Amino acid sequence: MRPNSQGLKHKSSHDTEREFGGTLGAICIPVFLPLTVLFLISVSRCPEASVLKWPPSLPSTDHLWDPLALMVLLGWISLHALLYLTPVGKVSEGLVLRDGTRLKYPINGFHGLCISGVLLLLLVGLGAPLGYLFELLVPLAVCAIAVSFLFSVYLYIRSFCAPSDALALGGNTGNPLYDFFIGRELNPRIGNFDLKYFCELRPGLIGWVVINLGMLMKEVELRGSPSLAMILVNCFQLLYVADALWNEEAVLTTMDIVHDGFGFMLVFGDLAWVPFTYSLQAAFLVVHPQALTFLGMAMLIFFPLPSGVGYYIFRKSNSQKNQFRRDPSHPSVARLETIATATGKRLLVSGWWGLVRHPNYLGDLLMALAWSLPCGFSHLLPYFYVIYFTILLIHREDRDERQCRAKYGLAWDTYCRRVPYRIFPYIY
Ligand SMILES: NC(=O)C1=CN([C@@H]2O[C@H](COP(=O)(O)OP(=O)(O)OC[C@H]3O[C@@H](n4cnc5c(N)ncnc54)[C@H](OP(=O)(O)O)[C@@H]3O)[C@@H](O)[C@H]2O)C=CC1
Ligand SMILES: CC(C)=CCC[C@@H](C)[C@H]1CC=C2C3=C(CC[C@@]21C)[C@@]1(C)CC[C@H](O)C(C)(C)[C@@H]1CC3
Repeated sequence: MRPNSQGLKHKSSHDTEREFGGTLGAICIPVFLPLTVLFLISVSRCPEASVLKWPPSLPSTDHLWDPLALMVLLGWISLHALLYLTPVGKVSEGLVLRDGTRLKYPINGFHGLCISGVLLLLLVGLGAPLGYLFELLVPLAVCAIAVSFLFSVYLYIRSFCAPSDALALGGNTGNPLYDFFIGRELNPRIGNFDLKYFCELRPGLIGWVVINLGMLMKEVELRGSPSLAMILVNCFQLLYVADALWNEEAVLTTMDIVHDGFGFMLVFGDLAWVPFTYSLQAAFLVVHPQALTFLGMAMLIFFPLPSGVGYYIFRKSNSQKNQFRRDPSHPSVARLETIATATGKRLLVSGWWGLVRHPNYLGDLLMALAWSLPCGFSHLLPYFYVIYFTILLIHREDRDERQCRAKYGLAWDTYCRRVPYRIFPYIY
């Protein structure tokens, strides 16, 4: 054990527990998840197919590759890299690193969203067939998967030139497969360009709303106007993405930025998984129009409720923790009850973080459920997101719990006794 600049003790990277099933997970996940993306897209566009069909349908090989898809993808990533470098908006500091320094990050993601929105509207105005994204979805996903693999190899190789303080604590086990998967370097940068922060919020997240819009345009091409279900799915998911970019600074205190290395899992998650699986509801609606039955209408009326409540809990709790970690004396958090930890940091035990130990996950899950409801109950596919997300967040909560127990020891146990439920009050 060696003390860091704040006097805290960290385990050396080589002793850290392996996550995601260790080496086996690191071999299976990069094979299985890209196939899952392609499988889900093909299910979403097959009118009769059932998710439970065996053998599963995968796109035929002649539909996998289209040079236009590669051009669109690289053009999109380059546009966002340029927008990232544009000197607009403020520059914010991340949390203190192990060497005592803080990195600087541009807070201009929302500008990026607005500018790409204007560019897209111009393109549509000029007659660009945005609905063609529906046909291009599979080759685009294939290119995003290929780019994720290549980029992760680059990140793995360059991590050997990084100083040891710049390595993530969990990603330096010496097992090449596992380290490639989990990520060795914490904040890989080219000059001031932070690769992890860039990928987390820009090309994939904004790409998701563009794909949604493409699906809406495809519906217009096919049926003359967009359906209510499609409009609702587009609006709420756009709100989620716009919110993430409006509150971009808050991402600097999330687990991914503070703790996790940048390896295949996050690269693939950011560039391929988010845009192509989070847009499945919109893709599904293109081929499975929802007739407005009585139940459907009741759902659509009910729809904004879990969505709005979920959004409120998600936003308020994330902002409260972010504000508290940045400035505990700020009037909005100064009066909340806290407990001290041996590290000098305090833990909130009242307010949102006194309700359950992860109120932000609770809000996010409520929103996820709400997004599926407009797609009806005829098919399991629109519910894929909420099922996957529940598993992801329960697993993530468990990882965070272990990290917090290692960081805060007895104080964390006290917190758990004061706030016994993890995500769902009185249930879990
Ligand atoms: N849409 C998607 O696909 C996904 C969305 N998300 C969302 O991202 C958001 C961020 O999630 P994530 O990064 O997982 O985790 P959190 O933002 O919840 O961060 C967890 C950290 O918060 C700090 N913390 C925990 N409890 C307390 C407390 N009582 N008082 C003060 N600080 C506390 C600890 O860090 P420390 O004490 O070191 O500051 C802990 O490690 C969530 O809203 C989640 O729903 C996440 C994953 C996927
Ligand atoms: C199955 C697989 C490959 C999982 C990788 C996990 C990633 C998909 C997610 C890990 C954390 C994420 C976050 C967001 C998107 C999904 C990933 C990358 C996020 C950017 C979504 C918008 C939110 O407002 C957020 C900024 C809080 C959030 C941060 C975490």
